[in-house]
Amino acid sequence: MAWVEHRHADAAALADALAATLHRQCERALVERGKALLALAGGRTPFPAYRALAASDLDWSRVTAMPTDERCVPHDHAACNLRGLREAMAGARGLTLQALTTRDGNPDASQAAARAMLAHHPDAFDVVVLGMGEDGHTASLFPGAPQLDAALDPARADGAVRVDPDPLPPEAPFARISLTASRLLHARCIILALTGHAKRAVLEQALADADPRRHPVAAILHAPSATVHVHWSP
Ligand SMILES: O=C1O[C@H](COP(=O)(O)O)[C@@H](O)[C@H](O)[C@H]1O
Repeated sequence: MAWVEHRHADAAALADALAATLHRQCERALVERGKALLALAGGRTPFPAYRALAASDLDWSRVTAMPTDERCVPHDHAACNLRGLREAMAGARGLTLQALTTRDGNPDASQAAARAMLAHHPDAFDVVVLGMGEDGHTASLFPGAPQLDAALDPARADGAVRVDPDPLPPEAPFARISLTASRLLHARCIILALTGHAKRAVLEQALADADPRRHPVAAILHAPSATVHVHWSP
């Protein structure tokens, strides 16, 4: 397990630091490989950073981004992570945003569509930005979901699974499509962004207990191959 802590005074400072890191990693990818591939958490925490990043100067036509996970809702639904990314990244002219779901959000069709899309993007992500819920979920790897073991299986090559959180989280009570743990870990830079003392306590538990069935984020934090940059603010 390797992780590096970045503590910030408040959520605004965290957003500034996250945007600067994303910008630096994209620039390096463009110089070294001529393109950049990003997986970006949904929810709420990282969106100020995405808005700041989108206002920065990059050759966005060579950047592709996708959500780390998606709620199985139509693309115009308020809970759709892709919709949030589209709005936050509107200033990034030329950016390609890939969906993990079909337009109508049908879960099984979306799983097939996500796998087909990922087959066209076999390269390592240049950056993965992850969030975490107070139940220890990251992306949409939820504790107790019937598909969790499959999503954590390091041997899986399909990259994405349908996940049915059980119980459904009240703030977004939908089936999900999540990148698998192995696809998330196929990355040059992994960032976990979280705010607040309640999530800090969950992070400490996941650092102390490597069982990802209790805290799925542990699958990332304890992955032998990964260095995880944890950005936290009160
Ligand atoms: O449902 C989700 O929640 C997590 C955490 O979101 P946050 O707003 O508490 O930061 C997010 O990382 C994930 O992408 C999203 O689908």
